[in-house]
Amino acid sequence: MKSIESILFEDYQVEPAALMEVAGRSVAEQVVSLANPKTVGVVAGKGNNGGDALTCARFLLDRGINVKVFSLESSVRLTYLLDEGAVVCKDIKQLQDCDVLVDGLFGYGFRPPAGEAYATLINEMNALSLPVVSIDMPSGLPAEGMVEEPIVQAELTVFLGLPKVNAVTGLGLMRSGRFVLDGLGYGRFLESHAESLAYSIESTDAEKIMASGIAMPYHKREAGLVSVVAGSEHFPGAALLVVKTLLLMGAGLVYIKSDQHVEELVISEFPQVVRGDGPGAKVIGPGLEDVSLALSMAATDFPKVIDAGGLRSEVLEHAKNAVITPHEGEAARLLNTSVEEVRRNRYNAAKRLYERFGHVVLLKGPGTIIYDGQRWLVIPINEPRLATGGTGDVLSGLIGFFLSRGMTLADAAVSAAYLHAKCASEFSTGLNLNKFIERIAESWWAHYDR
Ligand SMILES: NC(=O)C1=CN([C@@H]2O[C@H](COP(=O)(O)OP(=O)(O)OC[C@H]3O[C@@H](n4cnc5c(N)ncnc54)[C@H](OP(=O)(O)O)[C@@H]3O)[C@@H](O)[C@H]2O)[C@@H](O)CC1
Ligand SMILES: [K+]
Repeated sequence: MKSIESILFEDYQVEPAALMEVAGRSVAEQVVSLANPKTVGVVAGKGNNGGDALTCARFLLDRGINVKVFSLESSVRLTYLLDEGAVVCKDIKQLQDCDVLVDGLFGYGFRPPAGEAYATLINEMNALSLPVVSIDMPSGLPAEGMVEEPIVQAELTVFLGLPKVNAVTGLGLMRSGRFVLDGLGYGRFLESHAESLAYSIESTDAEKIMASGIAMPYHKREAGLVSVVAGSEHFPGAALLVVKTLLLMGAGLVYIKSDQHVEELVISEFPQVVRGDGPGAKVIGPGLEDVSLALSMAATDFPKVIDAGGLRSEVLEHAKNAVITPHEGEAARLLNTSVEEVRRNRYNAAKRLYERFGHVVLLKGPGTIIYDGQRWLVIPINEPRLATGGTGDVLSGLIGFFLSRGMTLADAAVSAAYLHAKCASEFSTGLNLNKFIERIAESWWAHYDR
């Protein structure tokens, strides 16, 4: 199979230098709209990422913006800049007085580890504490594979052509900051020809998938049946959050199976809930301490989501037809490894969990990953508001709801993770979980009014 680049460059005779012009101009526009700078510092490495940076510098100079360049290599591009008044710096610290930094040290050609000299360079760039616009990827982040610090902390990253898989999840997503994608005029072509198995879910993809969960029920059974196995003496609220999510989303009938105290609490708050285990989708584990309950429910054929207290090897080995939703700590425990190891390669951790237990995996964290045995689907949202207690219970409720509407395990996980992250990012403060659930449900029900 020919590489996607050779198809572009050979078959369609696209000039790499022409792409660099489009890329350089695009980044320059982003720099101006981000910072409206008087002076820009440009860091250029030896490869084409550096070429993009020097091209960007030319567009900035041409707008009358002062440019200071730290370049690892001399080239005609650099000569032109110097002839036109750019200042060369031999030390990163000389860029301190700039308004913004353009990071063109490494792009997708970076191969870790950075080595001492480059690691120092990256640390020095970060120590300037300037807003950084990274070209294609924050330097130090490899496009694929193991992720290691140091990585440039960008405020904005301009993804060129396609988002690179490591830039949309975990540490890579955090270091990328906000991002924009410029397909350089070939975005659709690249997307349809890319061989990567990781796919970033855009809002249009998510809306399309979610639409399959819209029901016009004739009867409550058609609106979705869900049994919740959640809550315990220490975490009774988890059951309430799951049930509230299900009811507000529009589930037709909700059952609660837990200890007596939790069942009574849920029914006093939501009298329409039925005690015991019912038919239909299952939400197993939020706030659950009694593993035997999870064990007894996990082996049924009904589609189910297993979270928190249900995420035990003995439950998962036993379970059928499930999506499991670990955070990195739970993933590490299930894989018998460290959180750091999971974080270094989130894609691989999701895959290993699938191989170990055979369930669809939703790995939480910045840029949630869903792995269904064939492809990784990523929700490229880093939402700090979700790093709080109780949000996982809401997510489980959402997955259970979408499963009850007949979605596949992966589609239910994608729909839930997308809606969850999108609605969290609409808050201007931390999350009040009751309001969060209401916001999610309003967003969902708006589909019915279209
Ligand atoms: N092709 C396209 O469609 C388009 C591509 N475009 C741009 O090209 C970028 C990719 O460019 P690229 O392939 O030249 O690689 P790049 O990221 O600049 O880095 C390679 C340099 O880093 C070096 N190096 C690597 N690892 C290292 C390490 N650990 N420690 C030290 N050095 C290390 C490596 O050295 P070498 O290993 O060769 O000795 C080489 O010098 C891409 O991200 C985008 O910005 C756009 O212009 C438009 C369209
Ligand atoms: K870069």
